Amino acid sequence: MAAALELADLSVVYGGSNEALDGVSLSVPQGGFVALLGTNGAGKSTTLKAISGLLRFENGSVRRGSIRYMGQDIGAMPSYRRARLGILHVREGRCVFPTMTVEENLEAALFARGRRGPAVARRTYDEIFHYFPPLRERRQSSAGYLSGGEQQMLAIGRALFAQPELLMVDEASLGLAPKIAAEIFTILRQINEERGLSILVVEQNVALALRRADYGYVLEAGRIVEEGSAESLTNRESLSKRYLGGGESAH
Ligand SMILES: Nc1ncnc2c1ncn2[C@@H]1O[C@H](COP(=O)(O)OP(=O)(O)OP(=O)(O)O)[C@@H](O)[C@H]1O
Repeated sequence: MAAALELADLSVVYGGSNEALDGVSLSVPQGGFVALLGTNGAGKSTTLKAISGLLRFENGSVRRGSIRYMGQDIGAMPSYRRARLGILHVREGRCVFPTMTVEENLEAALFARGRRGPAVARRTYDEIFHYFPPLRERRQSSAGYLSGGEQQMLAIGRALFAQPELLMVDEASLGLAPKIAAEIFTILRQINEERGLSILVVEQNVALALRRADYGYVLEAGRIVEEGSAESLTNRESLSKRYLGGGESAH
């Protein structure tokens, strides 16, 4: 399958010298579901910020390598233009507007694709509520009063409302009960299959992500150290020992 996104030899620094990524190469096929895995500080969020263009707001910059989306080099493009191309980034921490209602939060997403950008047919609320039924009952509630799981659903639903072509989700499971986190990953998979949407998730919960993704990359200290199909990674001994609770240390 052709690549929607391709990173080649990407190196990123913060503040001019603090290296966070060192030669990262990865690709997300069109309609693929890819997981970027690793522990705290490995560089996962930095990778997503480099792709969406948010790096420059944190004094980060690409030192080497390229970021191509649908064959086009987007590395120098401002973040709003990347969003207009359909690259939407759900940042870590359930970023919703707490004083706005669920519906108002969804509407806010339309700005991401730009009023003067390519004509984007609006998603209806019903399309979003189809994937996230709890939001339907809370549609007039302030987002600040939603549960953690509902806020994460709203953050993802809002990105979906803007008709993304590549959806990137940073740590969807963070701070959520295992059952809710699993539910969110099931929904992401459903969206991927039904909409043909390309998805790149960043996740510390390796087992959870590999249950739903097609392919995974493992990042350590800014470098990709393992990659493979979700099935092969799940069965790989090196990974099982470090991330999946297998191996001698788990006994
Ligand atoms: N805004 C920033 N300014 C300076 N250094 C940063 C900044 N953001 C991240 N870093 C550094 O870059 C490295 C990678 O961080 P990053 O947040 O990408 O890791 P991560 O894998 O997403 O971890 P986490 O799960 O904790 O978010 C770390 O050493 C971190 O301290």
